[in-house]
Amino acid sequence: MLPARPEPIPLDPARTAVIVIDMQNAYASKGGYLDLAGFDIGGAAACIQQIKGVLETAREAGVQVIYFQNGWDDQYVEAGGPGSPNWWKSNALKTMRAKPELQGKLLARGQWDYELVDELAPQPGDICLHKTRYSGFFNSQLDSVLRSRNIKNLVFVGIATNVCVESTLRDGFFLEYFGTVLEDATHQAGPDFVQKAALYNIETFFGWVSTVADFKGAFGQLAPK
Ligand SMILES: NC(=O)N/C=C\C(=O)O
Repeated sequence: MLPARPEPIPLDPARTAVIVIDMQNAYASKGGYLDLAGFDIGGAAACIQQIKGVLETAREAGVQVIYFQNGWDDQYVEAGGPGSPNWWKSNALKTMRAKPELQGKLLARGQWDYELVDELAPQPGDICLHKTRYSGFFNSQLDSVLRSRNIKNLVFVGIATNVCVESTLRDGFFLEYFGTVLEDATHQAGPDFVQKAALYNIETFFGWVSTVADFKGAFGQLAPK
């Protein structure tokens, strides 16, 4: 049983996955996309350490770990052109249009910006998926990966709470997945109030909110598999 708001949620480790959203240099490192676009990434370093602890506990308890990386091919074909709202709304694409010297660097596969941060390197048995839009369920293998493993419960960590974490958790809700976010293993893109708003939305409408300590308390008691 995982203590959570608005109520504790029962999580069977065999039917649970930890979803690590976009812990790439783009979102968590100085000189990465969010930083260059003017977002405060001050909370990212703590978030990395918290996620590290969550993943150690998860792996020991036999909980599947699934990483996402967000971005596109190096020509940005997957990002879409002016016919796509992504072309208009993506702050990475907008930053590169404003600063042409960054063209080809942000969120492009093969570039440092796209890589996961060194501290959170995937381990054998982890699953790594790619996505081209904010939701991890859109045009990705996530749903089939989960269904083929009989996984029903998703525990979210990563950046950004109010964009890709919330988008993926919301889409999961519509697909009948139970989503929980560990609030202190996430960080927002934008002012503090968007973190609070995202957590309020999740707790009230789409899922559950818990903490790293409670996750470790619940899953740390389980014998290693
Ligand atoms: N990973 C995310 O939440 N991304 C947020 C913004 C972006 O990718 O532009």
